[in-house]
Amino acid sequence: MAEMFYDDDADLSIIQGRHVAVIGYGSQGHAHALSLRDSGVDVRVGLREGSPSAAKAEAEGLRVLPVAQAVEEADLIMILAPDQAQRKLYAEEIAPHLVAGDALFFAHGFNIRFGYIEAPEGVDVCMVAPKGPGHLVRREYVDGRGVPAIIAVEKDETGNAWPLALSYAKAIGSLRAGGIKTTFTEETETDLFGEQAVLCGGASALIMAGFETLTEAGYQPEVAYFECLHELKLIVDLMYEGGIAKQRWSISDTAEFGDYVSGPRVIDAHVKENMKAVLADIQSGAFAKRFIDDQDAGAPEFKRLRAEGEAHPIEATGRELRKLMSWVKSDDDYTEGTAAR
Ligand SMILES: NC(=O)C1=CN([C@@H]2O[C@H](COP(=O)(O)OP(=O)(O)OC[C@H]3O[C@@H](n4cnc5c(N)ncnc54)[C@H](OP(=O)(O)O)[C@@H]3O)[C@@H](O)[C@H]2O)C=CC1
Ligand SMILES: CC[C@](O)(C(C)=O)C(=O)O
Ligand SMILES: [Mg+2]
Ligand SMILES: [Mg+2]
Repeated sequence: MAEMFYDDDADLSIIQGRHVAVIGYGSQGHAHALSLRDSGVDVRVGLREGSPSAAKAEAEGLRVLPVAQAVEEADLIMILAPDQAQRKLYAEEIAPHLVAGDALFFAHGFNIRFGYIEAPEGVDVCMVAPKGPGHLVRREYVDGRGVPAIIAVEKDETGNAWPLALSYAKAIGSLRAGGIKTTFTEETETDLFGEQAVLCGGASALIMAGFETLTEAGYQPEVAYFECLHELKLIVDLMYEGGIAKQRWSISDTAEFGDYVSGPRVIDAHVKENMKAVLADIQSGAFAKRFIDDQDAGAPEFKRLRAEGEAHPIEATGRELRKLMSWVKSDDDYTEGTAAR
């Protein structure tokens, strides 16, 4: 049984007594920095020279400093730059300014698990990994709710790392929903597997295959979009509220019978074999090496795949249909059609 933690299990005053540097002000960075600030924590944001994120952080009243200076001032450093940037950033701007008693925090264990970052003696290494996108982490906090997090301590040099990690998780609202004790290895491997096989890779591929099957058979792309993408959110909302069973309760008996007989025809034994191969590549470090090698070479594979994804016909169809649904809009700074910039 997982060890679970809620608001009453954490002491907010611990994090309120620390000086926090949030490095990066993107999806997770803005959510952590703003919610820590709103929870009464002393927080500054560390950004590189000329960072376009600086104006956004400053507009929220946050103090922005060069990364090295933010680390020097702080005694808890949360690294929320992209995983592929962390190794260099850590070596050049963070490590030289760490002192014994500091704590190094992550929202994902990638760089520790695959050995790209090694913390010095005397420095605690912790993780608070929200199980959701950063923009939702902030939105839920503001609405008085929270996104659950999984929490780990890799190195407890001070003897106080665990209550500190719990206190941090409480300050970003995660313990309103629940925190689970984990390890850097479990978080890294399950997070990569989830996003590749199910949440992002699996779901995107399933949607595109469904859309292609219908449009190639001559059905209208708009109908295929509603059927394979738009309605998926409504179906997943029911699963979120009451599991797969609630979804099956709400849909027609026809749909429920089709779920049982055709679901396993689509997601058959081969799919599970493929999932096992994906997991093996994660566990062996092969995926991490492919990602980092590509990034180090200027990300040619990543950029090509991103451009191909954005050019898929489902995106153009969806853009037009969403214009007619005024309530389907994002309240963050995402602009449609700019992902493959
Ligand atoms: N995205 C998510 O929802 C989730 C992310 N995580 C983890 O959180 C961490 C952060 O991810 P995410 O929020 O997606 O990151 P983002 O890609 O959103 O981070 C962008 C921010 O990092 C800064 N940045 C980019 N490159 C550098 C660099 N070389 N040096 C310094 N700053 C840089 C950017 O500043 P600039 O303006 O200068 O470009 C910007 O402020 C990762 O470990 C990720 O795995 C965990 C759970 C969910
Ligand atoms: C599902 C993708 C994620 O793991 C997340 C939002 O939790 C990420 O790395 O962004
Ligand atoms: Mg995740
Ligand atoms: Mg992830």
